[in-house]
Amino acid sequence: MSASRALLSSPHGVASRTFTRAAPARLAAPSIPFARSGALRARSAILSSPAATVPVTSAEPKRRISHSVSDSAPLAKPAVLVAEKLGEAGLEVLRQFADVECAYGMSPARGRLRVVGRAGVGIDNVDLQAATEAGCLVVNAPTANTVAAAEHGIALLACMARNVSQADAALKAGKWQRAKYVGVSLVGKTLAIMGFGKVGSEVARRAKGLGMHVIAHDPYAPADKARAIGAELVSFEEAIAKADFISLHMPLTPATSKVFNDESFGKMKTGVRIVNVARGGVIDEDALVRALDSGKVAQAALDVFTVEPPAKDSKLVLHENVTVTPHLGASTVEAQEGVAIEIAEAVGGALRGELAATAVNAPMVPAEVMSELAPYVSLAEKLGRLAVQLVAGESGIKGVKVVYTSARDPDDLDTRLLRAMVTKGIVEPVSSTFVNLVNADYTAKQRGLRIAEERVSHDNAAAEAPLESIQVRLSHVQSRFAGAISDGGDIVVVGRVKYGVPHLTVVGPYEVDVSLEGNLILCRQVDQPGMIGKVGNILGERNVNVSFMSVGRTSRGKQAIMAIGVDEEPDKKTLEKIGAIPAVEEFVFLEL
Ligand SMILES: NC(=O)C1=CN([C@@H]2O[C@H](COP(=O)(O)OP(=O)(O)OC[C@H]3O[C@@H](n4cnc5c(N)ncnc54)[C@H](O)[C@@H]3O)[C@@H](O)[C@H]2O)C=CC1
Ligand SMILES: O=C(O)C(=O)COP(=O)(O)O
Repeated sequence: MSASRALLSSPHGVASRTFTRAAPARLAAPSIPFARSGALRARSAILSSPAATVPVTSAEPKRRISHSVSDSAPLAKPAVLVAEKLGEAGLEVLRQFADVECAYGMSPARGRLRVVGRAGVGIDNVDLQAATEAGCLVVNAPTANTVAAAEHGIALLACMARNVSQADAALKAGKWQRAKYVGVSLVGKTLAIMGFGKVGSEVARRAKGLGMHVIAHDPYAPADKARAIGAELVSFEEAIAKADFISLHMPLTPATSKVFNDESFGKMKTGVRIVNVARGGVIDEDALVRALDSGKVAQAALDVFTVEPPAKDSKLVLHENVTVTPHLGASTVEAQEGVAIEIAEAVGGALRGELAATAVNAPMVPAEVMSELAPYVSLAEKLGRLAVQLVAGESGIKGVKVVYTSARDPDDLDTRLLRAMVTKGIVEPVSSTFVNLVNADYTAKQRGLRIAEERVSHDNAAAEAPLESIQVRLSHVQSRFAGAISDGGDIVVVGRVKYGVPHLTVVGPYEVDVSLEGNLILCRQVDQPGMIGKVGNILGERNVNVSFMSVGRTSRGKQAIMAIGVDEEPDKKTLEKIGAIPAVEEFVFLEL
């Protein structure tokens, strides 16, 4: 067994962090050096990988946590290095399945990582591309701090409107300034929520309770969700032009970087008030200082900054009309505990090979869909493995076609997972590349594998299963088992899930039915009595347990194939004996 490692880190002020790829080890993961120079507090990220080492370098390490895992003996627990502080509840979860070491304030570290866990929402400190290329899964904890962030947004909104922090500081300095700190009311004012995701929608809900008129801008949010909360989705221009208050809840992406700049401030109402608990980088901070100085923006309340912590002499932080907190959005006892557990469980699941619902760089599939698709995921991989083992010759595989037959509306079937698993099945048996959901598409592209997909409607309204069958077709290749070649000259295998177990149901032109467990012997022979007995005897004599056996033929007395599932791998002699049966024309042993 290979070693497992994991690393946790948190996101703030780490946009400049880079992952550098180390020379990939054979059959191994890339390595991720995780460098940080000022590790303070943080939320989490976990990396673990047997197959790759991904270097993670942090040029600007501020607050974060990292956990990493080191090599372990066969069957040993994975090792998790917690590089930044994580809640005790999360550590307890990690200790149940891993050897956990807490080492805060680490200098650059390297490890062969399988998973990076980030104990929070923002993953802007993770170089997703490097991790993806390395096949390193990145998971986050996207839900446990939502309410905390929303509550902090509301706290800042109210504090700002009523000058709470300024008045507090003045009073502590001995100044009783009632006239100076007259505030503005929230009721009846228009609040524009920019980014109507988890946090934004919770802020909207609460602002409605405060009697505010809520509008929202989010190009990707469903209008009905906004309507249900009583918020109207509008364009960016309309949102910023109509708002008395603007609250930012979008992620930091190339598209949102500095979208609040001189130009957009210019389009706002004079006297607008802005709250930011999302990411500092969505605001051009110099432009905000100018807008505050000119009075265009009356006040700002900021929890996040482009660089964290901001410079001590930051004009923005020191501005009289600005209220600041040091990235406290997720900092409640409840959220920290929730996030620690959420990320520890996500990392544990990922290390056990479960499909991660919170994967950031792999197909995101809701948990219900995932459990429904699980046997098909296994089927897809096994069909890929089978198909590639049937290939002969040097021509290489170029075109792969995957056909999904389903009674469901094609739009209801998200095939990214299945496609990734077919790729894994096709690539892994014939290469030293470690393929997972994260790097499957990338790997296919690198290897020049064109994977086409087709969905075929199967008119069976009563069908409850998400899929009737999956066909994997390798175009224009030679096979070492001629029986697997369909009429069109392609290698074709088809499978379906029966009682939750993947089955092989078609090989080339032959229908069979054999459960895809253990290993498989395919045998082509002349259709005649006694064949099953002969082969069964040979295997029995050699103590090879047959788990399934199925015969398919094109027509009586012509050719037939036998598909035999075996628990153990028969030795060479046994296979030769099968091949020596006079009616057997060809046979092949396949590992599933
Ligand atoms: N201050 C803090 O401690 C915390 C900060 N955050 C930050 O808050 C932000 C939101 O977090 P969640 O609501 O959990 O994320 P989310 O992913 O649920 O919501 C983000 C929303 O922004 C939308 N969006 C994307 N591009 C946009 C654009 N160009 N314009 C408008 N909307 C756009 C998305 O469609 C999505 O609905 C993130 O940046 C996250 O890192 C989250 C938790 C705590
Ligand atoms: O989850 C997020 O994106 C946050 O900003 C929370 O950050 P933190 O976990 O407090 O370092």
